[in-house]
Amino acid sequence: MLAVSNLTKAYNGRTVLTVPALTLTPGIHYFRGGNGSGKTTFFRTVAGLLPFSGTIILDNQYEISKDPVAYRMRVNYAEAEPLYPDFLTARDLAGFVGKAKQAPTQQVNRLAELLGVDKFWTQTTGTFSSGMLKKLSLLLALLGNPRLVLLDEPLTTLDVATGAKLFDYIRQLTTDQSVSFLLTSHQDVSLTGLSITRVWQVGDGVILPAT
Ligand SMILES: Nc1ncnc2c1ncn2[C@@H]1O[C@H](COP(=O)(O)OP(=O)(O)OP(=O)(O)O)[C@@H](O)[C@H]1O
Repeated sequence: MLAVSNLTKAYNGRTVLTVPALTLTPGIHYFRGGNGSGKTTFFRTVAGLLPFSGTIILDNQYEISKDPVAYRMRVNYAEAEPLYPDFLTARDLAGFVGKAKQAPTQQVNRLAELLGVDKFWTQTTGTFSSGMLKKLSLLLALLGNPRLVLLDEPLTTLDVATGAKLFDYIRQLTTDQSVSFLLTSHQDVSLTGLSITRVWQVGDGVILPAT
């Protein structure tokens, strides 16, 4: 599903992540590691948000640098700590991202209802609690027809009832539509009830299969 090779990511000349070769099979992959180990850097790089050196190919077809538009249409990402321009509403952002991701008709409304974002649909994000921001970011990451969705700390600040709905929906997407997911969490990932395809350990600037 995702093939990473010769990846090096540096900030201001300091290399924080080196991934010589990593192949992720379809399914749900859990990346764990301590603070500052490189999980968010890896996710943001795979999401196409950070410059890096190396190659990332989705589904043997879409190379992140050569086919950036086709790649990004298929890879969605929810930040660990989402931040949006504070004058925009949930409806503004969902409308904008839904259009960019060519979201099917009614998908935005269905997801807003599922995640409870409909309850603060026309409120500006500057007035949101951290859980409301999290719900909105998860909604945005599920729009369109992604092949791969990266969820950085989806459990943080999310209420238990919404978490259960989210993880049911993820289970449905993986089984019915073969969508793959990459997750990070400092919390017990078994709380999601998802069957994890593979666990990866991020540390010392490298990513290795967890033992
Ligand atoms: N914008 C940045 N500029 C410079 N260094 C950065 C930047 N972002 C992250 N780093 C560094 O990269 C390394 C990895 O950070 P990253 O945010 O990827 O870790 P993480 O595993 O997601 O941590 P956490 O679990 O605390 O969220 C850290 O040493 C951090 O200081």
